[in-house]
Amino acid sequence: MSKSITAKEVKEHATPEKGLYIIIDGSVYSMAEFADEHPGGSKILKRVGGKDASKQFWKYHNEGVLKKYQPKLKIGELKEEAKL
Ligand code: HEM
Repeated sequence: MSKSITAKEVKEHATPEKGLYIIIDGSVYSMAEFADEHPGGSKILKRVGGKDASKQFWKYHNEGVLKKYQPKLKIGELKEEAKL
């Protein structure tokens, strides 16, 4: 089973030093290792560190990109939390 990660944890890992976590469609990715290799640049990834970047991701990539990199970059699933 995939690790369950809270939105708070994602926020706490917003910088490359802390793992540069981002959310895409409910999955959490650690972009720290990949940021310098990212064809779109590291700057744009740092801007979405700690956040849900689904909208930005789908603007520039297709499903194939996600499938290819998922095994390397995905670290878990965003934990569903009750919205009070
Ligand atoms: C799991 C996360 C991501 C992976 C694996 C990834 C991977 C890639 C790859 C492989 C490319 C080269 C083009 C292609 O093959 O389609 C690319 C381009 C690009 N990416 Fe990402 N990316 C990720 C997240 C993001 C996010 C969150 C943003 C925006 C905030 C972003 C912005 C861009 C941009 C602007 C380009 C250049 C597009 C162009 O020149 O046409 N990427 N990315």
